[in-house]
Amino acid sequence: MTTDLVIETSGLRKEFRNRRGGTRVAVQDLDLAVPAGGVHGFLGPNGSGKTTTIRMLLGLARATSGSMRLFGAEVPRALPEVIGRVGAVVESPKFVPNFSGRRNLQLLAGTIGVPDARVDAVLETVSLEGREGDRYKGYSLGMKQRLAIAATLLKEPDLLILDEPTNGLDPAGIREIRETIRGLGESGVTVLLSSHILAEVQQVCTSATIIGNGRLLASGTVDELLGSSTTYRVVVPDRAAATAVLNRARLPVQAVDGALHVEADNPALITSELGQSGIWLSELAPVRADLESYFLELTAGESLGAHAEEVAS
Ligand SMILES: Nc1ncnc2c1ncn2[C@@H]1O[C@H](COP(=O)(O)OP(=O)(O)OP(=O)(O)O)[C@@H](O)[C@H]1O
Repeated sequence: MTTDLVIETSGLRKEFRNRRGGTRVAVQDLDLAVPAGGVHGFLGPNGSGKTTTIRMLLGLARATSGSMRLFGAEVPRALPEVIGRVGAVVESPKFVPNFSGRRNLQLLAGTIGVPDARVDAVLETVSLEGREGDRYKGYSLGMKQRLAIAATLLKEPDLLILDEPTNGLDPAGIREIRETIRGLGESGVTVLLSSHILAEVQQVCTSATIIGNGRLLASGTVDELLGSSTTYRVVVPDRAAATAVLNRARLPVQAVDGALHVEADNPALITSELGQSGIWLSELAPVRADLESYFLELTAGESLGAHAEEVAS
């Protein structure tokens, strides 16, 4: 195991006992590798084991087997050495409803020995300035979520773990949280963002791990996961002539349903190659360029959102 990874798990497994005396495997043989810096997506359908994994990393649940490291330190054994560098929003934190957002943060800052000036800085980071004096109980869900993130930022963590932070928010709240998370990633904090929303990971994350039924399905940069080239559906009057031109330009071509599927890094390559040969396109559209299709391909055969495998003991 190397230490330039912020989070690393190897062969991680978690079994839960059920009432019938059987065992439910929530996480199995999971190797996670989260590099330093940027926003790393932890993507999987509901019930795929994301929360369980996060709880194990934070020492809130015990792993059945396997090993885990945070900043190179083995956890849970060495968790006290590194927990000061980790901020996490896993469950809704307890704030005093009748106190303002700022007062709540000031109380917290006092408890953990952080100077008051830090409170204004984190309120600004999560864009709550202007509303910091309002009572917590009057905050929208999105504002509450941003205050929770602000609270974890007080101690200037190097790693921020956010478990489905946009759950239950309206579109405006979702947009604000995503902007906050993106900003944090750009500021040098490593963020682990768990989500079952593919578009969210695609929009916010630089790298991602995809899990299904507690198992790793794929991991890499979002570009790697999507592939650097995209397939375009191209409609031309003469498919044979166009195929010959595209072959000469070394662009992979396939005939599909009366059109051509052409792989290219940039659609301009297709239009210019064909145009220079006097072949004019009547249609050009990307076929698959999103994580959603990729995810559906990966999880084909797994039932999305299904319960983890049951093993009778
Ligand atoms: N305390 C528990 N006891 C028994 N089973 C549990 C417990 N916690 C989680 N599970 C089971 O483990 C599996 C993984 O759940 P987990 O909450 O980790 O998934 P998730 O990916 O975080 O899903 P969601 O997006 O719904 O939060 C599920 O089948 C769940 O029912």
